[in-house]
Amino acid sequence: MARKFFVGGNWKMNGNTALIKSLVAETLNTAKLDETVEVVIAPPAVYLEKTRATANKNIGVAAQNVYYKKSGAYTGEISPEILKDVNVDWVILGHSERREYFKESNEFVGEKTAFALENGLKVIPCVGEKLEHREAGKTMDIIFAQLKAIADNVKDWTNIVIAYEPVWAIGTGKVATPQQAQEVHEQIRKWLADNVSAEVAENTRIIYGGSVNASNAGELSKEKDIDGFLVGGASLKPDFVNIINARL
Ligand SMILES: O=C(CO)COP(=O)(O)O
Repeated sequence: MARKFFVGGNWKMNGNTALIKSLVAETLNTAKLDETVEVVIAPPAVYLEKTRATANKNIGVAAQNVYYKKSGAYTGEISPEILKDVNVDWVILGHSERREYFKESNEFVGEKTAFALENGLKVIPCVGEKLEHREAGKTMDIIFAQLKAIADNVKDWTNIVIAYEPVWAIGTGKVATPQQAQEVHEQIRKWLADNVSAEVAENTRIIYGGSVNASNAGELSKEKDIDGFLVGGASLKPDFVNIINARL
């Protein structure tokens, strides 16, 4: 089975109603988008409903986080059920910014991933090393520990898209070279084959994130284990269309 190329736009804590109009209604909805690409955009939580109502049906919408309880006294949190109630069917989990600023552990990310999947969401769990890990030769140890916490909790991998985001490449303009990214993606796929199953390794999309833009997306997309991108800064601009269409 060929893996469908995936391009996600993570707006992080950016955007407003004006951006939903200019970027979603006037740009993404009207542009000719590569039909072989699955496109998902992730605005801040309060804009999910409006984004979902605005975007064409072929564009998916993702939350940037979700909690692992069905409902209850968890002030400030959002459940999978609430997301589904507003027709949001994707969620990004374990982004490095959440791991860093909100102290999310590997285990917490693994448990939230499993709960979100079991409650009907599709999940983009993020993994990735910091510069100090890479320089110490620990890149894959860090990533395998992050993957293991996911694999320990998840039973069905059908609705997972793994995002590899080296922390040193996020928002820095320092993109991983296609070879650096490919090398990690290949090892993630091998880890899945060895620790989950050959089928999951073959079918799971592994996308790259970290300073992706319209100029570097084409080269990165040629690598055999790079199945798409998770784009931050450049997903807030009309150039996002050119990233989606980078393989045309
Ligand atoms: O963190 C990212 C996407 O989740 C990447 O961000 P940038 O594309 O801004 O580097």
